[in-house]
Amino acid sequence: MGCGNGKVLPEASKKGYVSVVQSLVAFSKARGDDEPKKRAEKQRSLWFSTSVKNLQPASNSQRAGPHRDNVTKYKDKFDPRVTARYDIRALIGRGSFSRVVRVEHRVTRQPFAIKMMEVEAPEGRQVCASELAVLRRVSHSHVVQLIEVFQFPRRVYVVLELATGGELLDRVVSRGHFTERDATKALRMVLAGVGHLHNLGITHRDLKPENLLYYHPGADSRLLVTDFGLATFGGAGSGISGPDGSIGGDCTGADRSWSLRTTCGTPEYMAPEVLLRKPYSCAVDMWALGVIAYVVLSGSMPFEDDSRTRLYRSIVRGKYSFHGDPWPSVSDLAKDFVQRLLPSDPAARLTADQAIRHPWVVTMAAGSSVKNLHCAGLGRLTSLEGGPRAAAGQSIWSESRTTSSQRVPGASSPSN
Ligand SMILES: Nc1ncnc2c1ncn2[C@@H]1O[C@H](COP(=O)(O)OP(=O)(O)OP(=O)(O)O)[C@@H](O)[C@H]1O
Repeated sequence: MGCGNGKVLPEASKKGYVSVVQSLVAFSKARGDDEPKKRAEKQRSLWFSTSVKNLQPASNSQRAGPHRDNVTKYKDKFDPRVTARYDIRALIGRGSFSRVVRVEHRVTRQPFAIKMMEVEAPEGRQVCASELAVLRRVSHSHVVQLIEVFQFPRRVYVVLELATGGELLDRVVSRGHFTERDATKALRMVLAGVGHLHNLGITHRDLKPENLLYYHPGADSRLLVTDFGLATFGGAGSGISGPDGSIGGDCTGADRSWSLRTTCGTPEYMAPEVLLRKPYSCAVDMWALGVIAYVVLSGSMPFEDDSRTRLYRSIVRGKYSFHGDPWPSVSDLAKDFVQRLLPSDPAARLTADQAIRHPWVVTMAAGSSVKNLHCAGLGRLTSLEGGPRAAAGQSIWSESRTTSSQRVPGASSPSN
């Protein structure tokens, strides 16, 4: 979900980051815990102890680990008006400003997820407002569905459809094999969900594999776009008001509007124009999808560096490569798809509607390619989980927004 933590340090010289990072650290201390750190450590040890041959990804509830035994403790924190309607069953996980629990409706016995959001601090309030503004507006089979909301001064309880199928990468790893067909199947669902958001003038701004959840564990499960804590209504024209007063608009055609300026996202998935603090559009989501496509195809990150400064530099330069395994066995069409999502010039990137019609996506859907994308790639996913995701792959956000109609110049191509 929403905001990051104190790990966003190399960028501390940038004014906006400092204030947000400091306030988040202060918020975390005020809560009396160092949860993000603990969570990252837990994930790291979980994944590093997993062998490539016997990949058993942890379910959300396993990740909660010891917290599971503390359900009673969390039950007490829930407002009685919520527990009168829903039976709290288990803790699924925690975000920077939230706890997510599995619940059962007391009458229908239907399972749901409840995201309990702390809204006392301004950051939590803003994340919650973004999340609700989007969820209340969206209804799509590939976007997590809002059921109902209980709003109180200190806490907001967001009842959501329950996703039990795990995260995108968990599934890639747990199956032990992954084909281009599997990749296009997953990407088609994400593109459908993201295309719907963009049609409504919504930019997600934090697309990454952890925010893509399967509805159920079966092979035919829907994949859901989740976590709208950083989402915004960007663009111009439709007059939809975002939680922060921004004006939304259609973001689907070549004539995208360039009106957002807030620096936010998860470093490894951030588009160059965001890092350069240029006005940007929903094309930043398409960049993130390019990174996601690269990851599911290869098990490695296109842009990765322990130093955040160097990471940002490589993103801004648009330098990534198709060297090493499994790229020689990946089809040219798949590489073309990635390339068309990762030009530095956002105007040159495919839109969601164009991407879903890309020949790779279309032909793979119709075809029967079952070529495995190498166990080597899958092995790297385990270290990815312990690496950028756990150590640095946290969302960050800062700064203000303005309206502008500037376009961002410059294109890039990968070194093949
Ligand atoms: N509808 C849902 N069904 C099942 N699990 C969910 C659902 N929504 C969120 N989760 C899981 O709950 C956990 C916490 O999610 P949440 O969105 O609150 O925070 P986050 O994105 O993990 O962290 P942060 O807030 O720091 O970005 C995650 O493991 C997430 O996958």
